[in-house]
Amino acid sequence: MSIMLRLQPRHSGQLSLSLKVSQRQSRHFHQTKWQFESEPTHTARDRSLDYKLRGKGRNFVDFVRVVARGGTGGDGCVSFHREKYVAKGPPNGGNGGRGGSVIFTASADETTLNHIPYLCAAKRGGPGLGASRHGLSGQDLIVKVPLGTIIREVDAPASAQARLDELSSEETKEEKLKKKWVHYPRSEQTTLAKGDFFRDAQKLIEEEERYARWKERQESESQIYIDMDVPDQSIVAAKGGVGGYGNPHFVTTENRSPKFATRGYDGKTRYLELELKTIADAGLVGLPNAGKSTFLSAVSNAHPKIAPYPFTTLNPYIGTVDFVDSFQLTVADIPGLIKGAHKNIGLGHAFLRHIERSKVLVYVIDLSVKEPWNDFSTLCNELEAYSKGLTKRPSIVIANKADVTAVAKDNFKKFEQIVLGEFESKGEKVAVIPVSAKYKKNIVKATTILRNMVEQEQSGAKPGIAI
Ligand SMILES: Nc1nc2c(ncn2[C@@H]2O[C@H](COP(=O)(O)OP(=O)(O)OP(=O)(O)O)[C@@H](O)[C@H]2O)c(=O)[nH]1
Ligand SMILES: [Mg+2]
Repeated sequence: MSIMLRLQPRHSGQLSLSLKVSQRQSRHFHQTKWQFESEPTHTARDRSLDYKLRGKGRNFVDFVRVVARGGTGGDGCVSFHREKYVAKGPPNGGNGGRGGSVIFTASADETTLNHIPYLCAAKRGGPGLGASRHGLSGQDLIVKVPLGTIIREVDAPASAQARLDELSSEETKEEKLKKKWVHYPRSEQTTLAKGDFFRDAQKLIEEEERYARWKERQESESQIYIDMDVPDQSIVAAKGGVGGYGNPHFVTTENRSPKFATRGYDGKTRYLELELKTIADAGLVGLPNAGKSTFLSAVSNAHPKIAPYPFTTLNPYIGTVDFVDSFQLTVADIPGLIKGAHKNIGLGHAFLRHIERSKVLVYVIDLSVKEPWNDFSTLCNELEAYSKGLTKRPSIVIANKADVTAVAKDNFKKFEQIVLGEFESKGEKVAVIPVSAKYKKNIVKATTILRNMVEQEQSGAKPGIAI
């Protein structure tokens, strides 16, 4: 046994105090050692950045793997009608209820996949009861996913498959029978001994199962791959199992009182990957601290966090820009990209999936730095590394922090020349707009150009830039 007490001060430069008590030492406390360790040298800011970069404390999730499992059907019931003066009533066991299904629905109310558990299992169906009462259907599990979620079916993990194979190979014939059939109390041995009726019933069920398997093969040839981009769009990811038959199902002219019923079937199990690709008309891209969030809050109704340190924004944010004629467009703000993001430096570049579907890209560049054109080329390289041809998308360039007059004015001329030249060489047109997002200068011009581009994209026309 070893007990360790550690007091860690929050501020750098102080000493941390640990008290270690080993099993032997605990009986002789006078031997206890007091250890003084010096604190690591990095500051609280470095530590908090490191914490963020490791993705800790984040409640935004845009990729999850889940298992969708339909509910098992309820068991059929073996029962007989009982009434005074009716010595042997007819069979009246109800069928089991169907198991619930797992249904994914696209909802505009959700923004993240955070709430989705690994196992999405629907409820099982109720068992059939006497007096011909069928079991209740199991409740469906409705999982709301944000608009723009892509649901993809994947193969079962090797470990899960191996376990299933192991279980089925270990099962004896009796166990398999028990799993399928329900018998009237104390009648199992006589039913099995008499044989014939039970064998006929087994044949009947086997035939039905063969047909069901064939039908399932036809249906599940194509795996699920669906883009949930329409509000209230739904998909049944895992159907519930059907309920078992009650004993009246097995009545024949020879056997008027069958003392067996079937159990419910297992629901379907599917392994799925859910990936959220936000849908917005325009996507903001830029280096950290360029002023993307400030720009978003200046043009839209969104209030993202703004602060003078890198990686303030950790999740995509969507803002809606309202125009006086009630036209609306949506703009997505994402975390900042840095050089080498495609090699997983900084926050990596996986969050670019949230601007992948934007019709227009808005580059936000900080004009107040020494050489803003370098930032621009870094950005273009990272976008191309994520998806080839992404920079060919209709774009506008926001030259932000134009209010920092000491450098911005000189920088802007050269910056504009370089950017226009670069887009011209690709045969594309672009607008470079000097803006001060913080003081809301030239914002209307930027939003008007943005709107024109989005409208042209929506109408399918080749975008030209009306400045
Ligand atoms: N002077 C000036 N400062 C600005 C302007 N726009 C943004 N800032 C400042 O720049 C800093 C960073 O702004 P953010 O909007 O958080 O930058 P960001 O690009 O969203 O940064 P990340 O989320 O970290 O990627 C803040 O201190 C803002 O006040 C501007 O037009 N002029
Ligand atoms: Mg930000």
